[in-house]
Amino acid sequence: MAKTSLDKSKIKILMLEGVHQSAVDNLRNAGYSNIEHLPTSLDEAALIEKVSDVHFIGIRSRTQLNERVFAAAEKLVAVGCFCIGTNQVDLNSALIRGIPVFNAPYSNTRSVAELVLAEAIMLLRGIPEKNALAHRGGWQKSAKNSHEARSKTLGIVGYGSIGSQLSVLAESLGFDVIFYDVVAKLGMGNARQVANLDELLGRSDVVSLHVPELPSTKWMIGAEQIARMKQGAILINASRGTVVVIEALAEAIQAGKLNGAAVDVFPVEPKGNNDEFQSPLRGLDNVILTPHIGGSTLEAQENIGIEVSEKLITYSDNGTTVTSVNFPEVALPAHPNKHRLLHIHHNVPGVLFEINRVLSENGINIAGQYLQTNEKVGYVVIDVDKAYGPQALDALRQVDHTLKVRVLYSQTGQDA
Ligand SMILES: NC(=O)C1=CN([C@@H]2O[C@H](COP(=O)(O)OP(=O)(O)OC[C@H]3O[C@@H](n4cnc5c(N)ncnc54)[C@H](O)[C@@H]3O)[C@@H](O)[C@H]2O)C=CC1
Ligand SMILES: O=C(O)CCC(=O)C(=O)O
Repeated sequence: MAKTSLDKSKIKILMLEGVHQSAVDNLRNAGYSNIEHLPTSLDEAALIEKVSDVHFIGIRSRTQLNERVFAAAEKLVAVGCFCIGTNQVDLNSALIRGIPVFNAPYSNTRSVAELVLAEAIMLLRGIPEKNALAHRGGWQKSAKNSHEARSKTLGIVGYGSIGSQLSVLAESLGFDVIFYDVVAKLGMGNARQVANLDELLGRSDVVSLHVPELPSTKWMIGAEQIARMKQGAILINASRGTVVVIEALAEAIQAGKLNGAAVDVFPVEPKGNNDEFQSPLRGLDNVILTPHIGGSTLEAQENIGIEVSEKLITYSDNGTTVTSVNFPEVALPAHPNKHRLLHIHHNVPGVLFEINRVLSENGINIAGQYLQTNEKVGYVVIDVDKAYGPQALDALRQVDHTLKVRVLYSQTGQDA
C-alpha cells in the first residue's frame, strides 16, 4: 500500500514579528497552509492564549518563549528563530518537552558587519552630531574630533561569525584590528587576539561588541570598563542590550569620556513599531540609535526566511534535527514505502531497549533506526515495515521516560 503523509493542513503554524514572506511562501509550497502571520511579537498573556493549539512557531529576537509559554504550548512540535540569537528562548524548557529549536546562524552576519563599519566611520568623523545640528539650522564646519579610519585601532569583543566578518571589512579600510574572545582564535588577515578585555579596552579607538547574551556577557561593559577605554573612544553595541549598562554609557557620553556611540540593541525594546522607545540615550546627538535592525536588510531577511522555514519543513517531514541549537542531531535518509516514527525521551539507560521490545511484541520489523542523545534527551528515528496500530502507539507512549512520540507518515495517516 502506498505511503501517505500527515494531513499538513491540520498543522498550525504561527509566525510572529514580521518574519519574511519567503518563509510563508516556502511553507505553503511544501503543503503547509494553516499559517497565521503577524507583524509584531505578543506579550506573555497573549502568547499563552494563542500557543495552545500551535504546532510550529516562528519568532525573531523580541518574542520571549519562557517556561510558562512552553507549558501552555501543549501541541508545539518545533520552534524557528528567524535570527541568530536564541537567548529569547528557554532552550532547556523546549528540550525537556521534546521540542527542537532552530535558527539561522549566518544569514544576517554580513548585514550587521556592514552597519557597524559604517557607524564606526560616521562616528570617527563626528557626523551624527553635525547632521543633527544641521537639521536644526546649525553649521559646524570643523575638523575637531574628526578622524580617518586609517591606522585607528578597532577592538572587537567576540570574534565569531560577525566579529570576524567585521574584522576583514575593517582591515581592508585600514583599521588595525585587535580582538578579545574567550576561545583562542586565529585572527583573519593581520588581526591579533589580545589576552583580556581590559587590554582591548585600553588600546582601542573603536570598541565593537559581538558576543551572545550569556551569563558571562551580561553587563560586561559598565562604568568600570568604560573608564578603562581611551579618552574620546567610540563604543558600538549591535549584540544584545544586556551586554552594556546603558545608564553608564549615557553618563560617559554626557561627561565627554566617549566621543560617540552606536547602539542597536537595548535592555528593553519596544514590542512593535507603534510603541514608544525609551532610553537614557535619547537626545544625545553623538549617539546613533537604531531599532534593532543590524540584521534587517531585505537580503538577510529573505535568506533567513528560507533557511529557517526549510529547517522546520525538514523536521516536520522527515524528523531531521541537524543544526538544531538544543537537540540531539539526527538525520535518517527516507526509506521508500516505510513508516517513520519519532520517539523523544529522557536520556536514561534502557529506553531504546523498551522501544524495541514494544515494536517486537507488536510484530513490527525495524527497517532503519538512528538514536542520538545529549545530556538530557534521547531522540530516536525509527523506520518500520508496516503501519503502527493504535495499540502499538499507545504502548510506545507508555514506555517509561517518554517525552513525545510522533508518527510522521503511515498508511493510516495518524496525527502528529
Ligand atoms: N543587532 C542585530 O540585529 C543582530 C545581533 N546579533 C547578536 O550578535 C551576537 C553574535 O553573533 P555571531 O557573531 O553570529 O555569534 P558567534 O556565536 O558566531 O560568535 C560569538 C563569539 O563570542 C565569543 N564569546 C562568548 N562569550 C564571550 C565572552 N564572555 N567574552 C568574549 N567573547 C565571548 C564566542 O566565543 C564567539 O566567538 C548574536 O549572539 C546576537 O546576539 C546577531 C545578529 C543580528
Ligand atoms: O532580526 C531580528 O529580529 C533579530 C536579529 C538578531 O538580533 C539576531 O539575529 O540575533
